[in-house]
Amino acid sequence: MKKVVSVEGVTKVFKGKKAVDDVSFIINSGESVAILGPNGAGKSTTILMMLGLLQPTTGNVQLFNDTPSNRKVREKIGAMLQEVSIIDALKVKEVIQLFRSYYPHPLSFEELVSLTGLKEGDLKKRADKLSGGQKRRLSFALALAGNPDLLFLDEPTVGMDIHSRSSFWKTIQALKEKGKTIIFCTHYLQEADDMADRIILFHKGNIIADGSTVDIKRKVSKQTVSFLGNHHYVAALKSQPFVSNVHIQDERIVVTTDNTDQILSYLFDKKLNVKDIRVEQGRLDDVFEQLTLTEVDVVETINGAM
Ligand SMILES: Nc1ncnc2c1ncn2[C@@H]1O[C@H](COP(=O)(O)OP(=O)(O)OP(=O)(O)O)[C@@H](O)[C@H]1O
Repeated sequence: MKKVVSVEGVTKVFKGKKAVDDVSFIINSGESVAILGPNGAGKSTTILMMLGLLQPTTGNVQLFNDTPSNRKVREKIGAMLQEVSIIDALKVKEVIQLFRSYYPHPLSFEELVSLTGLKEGDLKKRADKLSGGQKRRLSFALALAGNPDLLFLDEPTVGMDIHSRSSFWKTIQALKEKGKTIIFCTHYLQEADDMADRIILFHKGNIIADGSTVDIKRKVSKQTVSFLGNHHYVAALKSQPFVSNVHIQDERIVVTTDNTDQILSYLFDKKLNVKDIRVEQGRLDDVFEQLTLTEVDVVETINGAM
């Protein structure tokens, strides 16, 4: 695996306060990584440092084994950031052509338009006259202009309608299949669940979890098997060593476990008369909630609920 991003012991201090506190990680070629965390966790600051747009207070960032500001490195990366600052006086078509001219091997104009779903009418508009959603498309086109190997997306789908969001992720999926490395931040956990092979979870400037999406969900969240059946089965199920809890919800028997396969074997071996079996492997929302809720937050939540 080729190392594409290396973040080593990076800290960023703003006005005496640590926004990012001694974080380290490596991202390899072809990975698709979601950087998640609550507001103010340090995600955007980390992305800006990876891009070389912010300098770390201490620590070191390398892209393709070089400094992010190196021209050869910049030619291989594309970024779609939260702030869309586009050269307003130019028409959309002109901005795209200008950006293409910065790169040695740009994507064709037609390909960029088709990948990002910009319409003929949008191309003739001045960039500052675009709607929020159209601006995101243009920003996406500019990120892809140089046919990058490494793509940074900071909350890319904010302001997009459902249709645009789904076609945006289809394009990203296609880029991923071509072997591109994708790093993105999102507050839509479903997007991370659908698109990321790996999750890096930030909280208060620190990384509190880093692993494959599947592992993170498996480790932290509850897995259940639920089914319709005689409620007398509950007692026997509770006594099994691989069962951590059993309860009844909406007439269904819900078994919480570390190993859903064992529950299924048990049901079939014992030939229990059950129907409509559903297996839930845990949701990223639960993981996020469990990992990012600190003691202080818990107190606030309890107080807020009273
Ligand atoms: N330029 C800056 N000057 C001062 N403080 C900053 C600056 N940029 C970020 N911060 C602070 O650093 C912390 C981390 O901010 P950052 O934008 O990286 O968080 P985030 O995880 O991206 O949050 P969000 O999900 O809200 O975008 C916050 O406390 C923020 O107020």
